[in-house]
Amino acid sequence: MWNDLRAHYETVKDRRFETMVDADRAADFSANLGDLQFDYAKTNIDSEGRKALFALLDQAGVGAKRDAMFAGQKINETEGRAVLHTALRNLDGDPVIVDGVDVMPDVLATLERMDDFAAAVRSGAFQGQGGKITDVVNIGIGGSDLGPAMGVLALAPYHDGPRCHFVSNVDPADIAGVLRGCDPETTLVIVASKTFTTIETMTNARTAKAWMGQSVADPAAQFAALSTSEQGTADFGIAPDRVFGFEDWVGGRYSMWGPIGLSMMIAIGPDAFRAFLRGAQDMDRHFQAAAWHENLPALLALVGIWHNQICGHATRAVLPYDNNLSRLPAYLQQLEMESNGKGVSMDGEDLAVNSGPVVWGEPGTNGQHAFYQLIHQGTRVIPCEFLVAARGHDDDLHHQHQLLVANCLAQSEALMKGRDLDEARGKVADKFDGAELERQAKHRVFPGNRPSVTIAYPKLDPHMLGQIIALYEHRVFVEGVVLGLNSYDQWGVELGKELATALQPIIEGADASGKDGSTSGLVDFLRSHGV
Ligand SMILES: O=P(O)(O)OC[C@H]1O[C@](O)(CO)[C@@H](O)[C@@H]1O
Repeated sequence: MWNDLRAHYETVKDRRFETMVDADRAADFSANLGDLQFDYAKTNIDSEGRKALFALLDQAGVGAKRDAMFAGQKINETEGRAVLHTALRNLDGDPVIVDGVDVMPDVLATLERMDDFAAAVRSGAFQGQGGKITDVVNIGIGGSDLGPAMGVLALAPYHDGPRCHFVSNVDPADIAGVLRGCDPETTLVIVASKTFTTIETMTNARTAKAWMGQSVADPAAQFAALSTSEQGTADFGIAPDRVFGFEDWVGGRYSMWGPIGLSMMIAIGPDAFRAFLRGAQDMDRHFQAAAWHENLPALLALVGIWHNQICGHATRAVLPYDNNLSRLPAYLQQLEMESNGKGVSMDGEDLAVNSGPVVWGEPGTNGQHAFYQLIHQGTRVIPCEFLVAARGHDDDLHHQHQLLVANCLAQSEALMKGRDLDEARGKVADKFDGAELERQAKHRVFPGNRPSVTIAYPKLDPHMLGQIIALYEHRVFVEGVVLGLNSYDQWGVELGKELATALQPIIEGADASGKDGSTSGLVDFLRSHGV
């Protein structure tokens, strides 16, 4: 199957796909869920290639594995866990059974507790020791940070609760900078950690508690916790009524829909948060029911597989022409690279194909004035993923939004069409001639034939954000199943954690002689400068 696809790629790779992009192809190579539109016409995937890609889905058993995931089966085989972030947005409460027990009553009860607490913080019914909460500081890292941080920024136009800050890095500069701007008497600290053992988070949480303890009589009273660890949160001194628990079947990078989303709920309010969940639930249903040629997560995954595993393009740029999505690339880096950045199959064999791609990006139009040079004229092809809204949130500045949209569409057009040597000559023929004209023209050639996809929607509201994030989650699932790996463990983060623990005493002064020459040399250098 992979070989068939590679062979097919050889037959299409030099074809100028701009010649294929007529209205029929645009209609055929696009799909939608309501008013969320996905266009993949500007790629060199043709009908035959697409058919072969659909065959990959069937060969890998994506449909059956999808159903197993939604049904609560333990598809995270290396950790023996179900994968049920979808239960967190199953607002209608249809039963989801894990180990013979319906998890939905607990999920919905926790959501209601979150609603009540968020409403109390927003209204002032829950107070700090100096009065109404003005600032919320979420302390967490990875999935306990990136989701809510991305979401709060994405929904900034809907933010009508207290200010929200996110502290993740163990670098003291992070927490010191945030706490400097907060009043301990009116700040709520949320410690977000699935395990409640993550060293960065626990270190920052202790720092925050000490900071608060200098000003208020009962610092723990202004702390809440989001965790699977009842013991850990109790040991930290946080009262059970401010602990919001979840189960081990919620992966860290898939957790913003439940308690880990509390800061977001406090920012935008329970109703808007539920609209966000509803958007995700709509995407879940679409993913479960739509045929492959209409199924947005499947299509997005297959286009990615085509570009990475078949064409060999190792990275993908995510380019939101929506400034409020400026943390989306960072969020997707964890979602996609921690999920599908693996070299071993579910069965413990070496992976037969490349793992998932490097994901990176920045919002447009900023990126245009930074790295797009390489995207247009560099020697490597970088498939691009544009996101664009028809409307922004500032109607009086709509003409400015139109300029943003024009830039977005111009970029995908430029990547596809490029500019040949003749046209490039025409651009400078009035300034140069002879050999200099040839030289100057060559610099102005754009190879074109560079693929991109576009995700377009009316406006980035909570419901739409929910749809988009769930779309990306399911894309990861499909890609993981097709590649034959486990998207839901993350053993690759462990070694560095172990070595950091072992190095800490050395940094604090213990003997470094057992370390390799480079590491002990760096320890010596840093010691000589006061580490
Ligand atoms: O929520 P926790 O348990 O503090 O973990 C934080 C992050 O650390 C990781 O385990 C990786 O180090 C992520 O998967 C997770 O999102």
